[in-house]
Amino acid sequence: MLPTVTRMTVIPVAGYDSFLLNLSGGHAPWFIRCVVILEDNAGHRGAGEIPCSEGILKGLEQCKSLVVGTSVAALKGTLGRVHQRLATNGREERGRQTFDLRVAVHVITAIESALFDLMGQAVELPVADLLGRYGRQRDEVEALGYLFLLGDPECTDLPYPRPSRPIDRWDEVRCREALTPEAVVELARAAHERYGFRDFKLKGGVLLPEREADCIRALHEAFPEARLTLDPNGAWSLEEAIRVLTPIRHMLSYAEDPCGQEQSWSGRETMAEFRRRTGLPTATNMIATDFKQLQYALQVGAVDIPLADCHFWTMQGAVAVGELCDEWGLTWGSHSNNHFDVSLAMMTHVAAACPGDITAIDTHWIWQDGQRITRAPLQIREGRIRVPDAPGLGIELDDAMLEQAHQLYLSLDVRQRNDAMAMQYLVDNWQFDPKRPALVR
Ligand SMILES: O=C([O-])C(=O)C[C@H](O)[C@@H](O)C(=O)[O-]
Ligand SMILES: [Mg+2]
Repeated sequence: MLPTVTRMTVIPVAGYDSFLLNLSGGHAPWFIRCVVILEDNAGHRGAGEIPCSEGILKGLEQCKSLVVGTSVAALKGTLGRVHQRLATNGREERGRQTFDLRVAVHVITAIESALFDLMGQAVELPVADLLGRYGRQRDEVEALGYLFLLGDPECTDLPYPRPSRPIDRWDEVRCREALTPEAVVELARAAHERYGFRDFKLKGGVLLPEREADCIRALHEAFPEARLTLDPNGAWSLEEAIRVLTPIRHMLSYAEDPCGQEQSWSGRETMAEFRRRTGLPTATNMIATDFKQLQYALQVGAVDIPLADCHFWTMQGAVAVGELCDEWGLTWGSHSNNHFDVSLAMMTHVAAACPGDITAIDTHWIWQDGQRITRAPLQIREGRIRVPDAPGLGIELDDAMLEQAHQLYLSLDVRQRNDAMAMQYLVDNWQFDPKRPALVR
C-alpha cells in the first residue's frame, strides 16, 4: 500500500535578485516564491515551488483539505479535484506583463510536484521516470545562458546584492550595470566560464530594438557557434520586428515573442505574419500559454517552439506539450522566472521526460546561484544539468535555509512582483507600457 498524505505546509519565501531589466521594468532586489511541502505517513516529504502572490497563497489554502488524507497513489484524482475546486474561482487571464498573473495553474503545479516527489520516493523512481508516456528520455538537460540588460544599482538606495566576496567574474558582473553590447558579451563570457553554456538568450524590450540587435551581433561575434535568441516580450510592432531582425536572421536560432498584440491584430496573427515574412522560427511564452491558445497558435502558423514552463502548464501538461511537439514536428522549450532550487529540479525532470529534439531550457538560476533552500542544488556544468538518480525530485529541503528565506519574505512588505518600483529610480514616474521598451521613454 502506498502512503497517505498527512500534512500540507505552504511557505512563502524570498531571495535576492540583481537589477534585471525587461519590458515590465526592473527587477526589485528581491523575488518571492511559494514552497509547498507534503508529508506522508511513510515519513517522506515532497516539495513543489511556484511563483508567489496573495491569490496563489489563497488558492493553496482553498485546496488543503482536498490533498491531506489522500493516498499518494491516487494523485491524479486528487489533482482533478484541486482543478475543479479552483475552476469555481472563474476564468483567469495571463495578462500583458512579462510574467504570468494566473493563480489556478500555479497552485495545481505546486501540489502536483509535491505529490510526484512523494510518489517517486514511494516507488523508488525519479520523477522524470514517472512523467509522460515513456518516462525519462535523457539523463542530462541542456540549459541556455539567460542574459539580461542590467540597471545600475548605484542609482538606487535599494539593497541589491553587492559582490562582497566574488568567487569569479560572474559574481562581479551580475551585480553591476550592463547596457551595452560589450557589457552583454562580458556577462556571457563570465556565465560561460562558470557554467559552460553553449547557447544564450538575451532578454530584450529594454533599449531601442536596433541597440538590442547590436547586442546579438556582439554575442554572435564572441560565440559564433552558439544558438542565440532575443526576447522583447512582444514589445515591438510587426514591422519593427521584421526590420530589426531580418538583417541578423542568420545569427538567431529563433525569435522569442518578437511582436505581439497590436491594433486590431492578435499576437498569434502578428507572430504568424512575422514567421512567414522572415522565415525565422518563433518561440513564445506569451501567445500560447494553454492548450486552447496553442491550438489557435498552430492553426495560424504562429509558433515553432512553445516554451511550456511547467509552473504554468503543470508538469504533466508541459510534458504533454513536449509529446505533441515531437509528434507534430515542433520543438519543445521551457520559459522560466526567478526561482530557487526546488524549481530547478522540477524543470529538469520535466525537460528530461520530453521526447525528441528539445531546445535548451531557460533558467534564471544563474542570477540566484549562491542562495538555496535545498541541501545540494542541481548543478549546471558544461551547460547541462544532470537528472538526479535519487527517487522523487532527488532533492532534500534544507529547513534552516528555508526558514531564512521565509523570514526574508516576512520582513519585506512585498506580496506581488512589481517591476515598476525599481524602474522609477531610472525614469521618473515610469509606468508599464506593453508596446514601449522599458528605457525608451
Ligand atoms: O521569457 C520570458 O518572457 C521571461 O523570462 C519572462 C520574465 O518575466 C522575464 O521577463 C523577467 O524575469 O524579467
Ligand atoms: Mg519569453
